Amino acid sequence: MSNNIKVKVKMGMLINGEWSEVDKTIVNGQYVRANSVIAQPISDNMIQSIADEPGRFHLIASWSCPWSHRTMLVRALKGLQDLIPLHIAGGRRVQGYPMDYGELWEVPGTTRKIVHLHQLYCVSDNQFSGRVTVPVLWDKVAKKIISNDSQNIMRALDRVETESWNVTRPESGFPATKPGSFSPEHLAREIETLNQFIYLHISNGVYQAGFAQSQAAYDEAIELVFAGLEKLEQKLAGRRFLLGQQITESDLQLFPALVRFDVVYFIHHFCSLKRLTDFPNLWAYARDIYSIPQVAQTIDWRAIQISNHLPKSNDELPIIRVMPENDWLKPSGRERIG
Ligand SMILES: N[C@@H](CCC(=O)N[C@@H](CS)C(=O)NCC(=O)O)C(=O)O
Repeated sequence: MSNNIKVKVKMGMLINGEWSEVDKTIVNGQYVRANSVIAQPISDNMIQSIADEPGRFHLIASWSCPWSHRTMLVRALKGLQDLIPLHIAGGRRVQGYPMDYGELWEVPGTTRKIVHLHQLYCVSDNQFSGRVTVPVLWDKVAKKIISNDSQNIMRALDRVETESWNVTRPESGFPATKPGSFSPEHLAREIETLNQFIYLHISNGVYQAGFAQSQAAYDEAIELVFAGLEKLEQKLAGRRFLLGQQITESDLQLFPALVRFDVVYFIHHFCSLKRLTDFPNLWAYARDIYSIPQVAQTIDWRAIQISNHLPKSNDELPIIRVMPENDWLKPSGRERIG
């Protein structure tokens, strides 16, 4: 196939600090996710400062975004809400994500008021080139984006040491008693392998299906997604969480995709061979994680649903398609699994 670039979902990006409507995400019919640009691991000093200087670091995230959701989960489960304020990017996309639903939003640590997320990237670096994505960890003292990589942000938040661990249900498999407990040293290799599997088959796979511009690219993506779900379904037959009795980073990377599967990926990304509720183990596992009180606080169902229905102009009203309701509150019964 020639270099035939056809773009269905135009996203736009920054080039040398200027917003441009070019879209470089589709290559030969296939969606190619750009790597995070500000992706160096967050230093130990910085992690220490998160604990020592409440309110210095701000998390900018979107309710609809699964990558943001991962970081919101760690923030909530670790009880870091008072240390790291949360700001929501969301609303109708005009030049990418708006901040605060298109209202003027003051950049923490400055008097600058902005409308678009890309303006925050330019406050950080006025020559920034790359995709303008959420989540973002913002340092109001340095007036810089510390990271726009969800995995690095998750890891940094997991390692923050505070005295106020927010453990309300230790029996929930939620081991937040020590820094780094979502990726314990002895499981590091398995977590890395599993994270890559989840990314390839599920978290990124669903985007490859949804954004595919050719039958071949779509077929390949669907195969990846459902082979991945089947494998995870089997894995969860004999164990409560992906790596045993304790929730790890891998569970927190998978969960946001499961939350969105039936209401977003099944309908809008054409991942319609099966629903989440057709996988008994995965569905019960997702409800088990959902039953931890802090987890439900990280989900805004309406924002997740509406994000794919946002109209192009202010005068149109979105028409929201409905699905049979999934009963997320039904007890999972998985505490008994060893
Ligand atoms: N590598 C990033 C990916 C984040 C990402 O793709 N976020 C989406 C929202 S769900 C986004 O901001 N997309 C805008 C774009 O690509 O222009 C991460 O893991 O943090």
